[in-house]
Amino acid sequence: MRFSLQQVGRRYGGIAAVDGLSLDIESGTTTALIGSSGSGKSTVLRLLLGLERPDSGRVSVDGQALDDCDLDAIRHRIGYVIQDGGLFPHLSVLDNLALLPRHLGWTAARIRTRAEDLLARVQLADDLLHRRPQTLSGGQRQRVALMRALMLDPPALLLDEPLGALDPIVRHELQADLGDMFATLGKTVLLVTHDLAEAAFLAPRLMLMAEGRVVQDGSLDDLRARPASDFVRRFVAARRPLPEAP
Ligand SMILES: Nc1ncnc2c1ncn2[C@@H]1O[C@H](COP(=O)(O)OP(=O)(O)OP(=O)(O)O)[C@@H](O)[C@H]1O
Repeated sequence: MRFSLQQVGRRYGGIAAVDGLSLDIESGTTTALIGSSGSGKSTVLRLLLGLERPDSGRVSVDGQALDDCDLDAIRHRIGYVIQDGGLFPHLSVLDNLALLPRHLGWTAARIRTRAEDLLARVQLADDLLHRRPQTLSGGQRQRVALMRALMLDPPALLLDEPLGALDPIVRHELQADLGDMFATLGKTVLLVTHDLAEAAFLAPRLMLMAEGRVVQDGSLDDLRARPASDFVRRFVAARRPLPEAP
């Protein structure tokens, strides 16, 4: 699945969340969208899903303008995960996973089989299917959110800070699992994260955003060795190493 923004603008009141932005994401690639808070990363994902409409410019998926597409059909081909998972608290894990497939006419047996396959994929135990999301740990919830995003086996994943709320050990484990998943599933992945190390671990291509624009698009090496501006240099340098052991 290919995504493209051409000269896209989206304002909220006086603020340009996305400002004349152009970018292309090729099929089967993994790209990380990084940048400071408020730089427009989440808005890019929401534009690609048709959850926001651009004020100007063109958003297209597989070469077709989103305005001319059946948005439901597009959304069924994109797995979307947000920071807190967005699971419905009053539904069991299985019912959360079943919502969309049931709507599309899948049988209960097919839903169950797919859910069980995905449990193994995200390394969760079977008994979890009957629990409510609030009885799960943050890491388990995000694994379930990933399962939900994968239920229809979509060709693309848009992940908006999916690990942002997790403690460092769980985050570290899930980074490794996501890395395996991206490498084996062959999907088009666009991952939003604040964390440069996470971005570089998971994606060969980094797009650094500031004030609604991409200020640099390249590998970690490009950003480190050939920063396009002082902002890029400062963004890359803004990590504190642990103090030396005494
Ligand atoms: N629905 C909205 N109403 C008003 N302003 C909005 C809305 N959505 C986004 N914005 C503004 O647009 C700008 C970009 O927001 P966006 O959420 O895309 O940034 P971000 O890079 O994803 O930030 P963060 O990393 O904090 O999630 C911000 O200034 C934000 O306040």
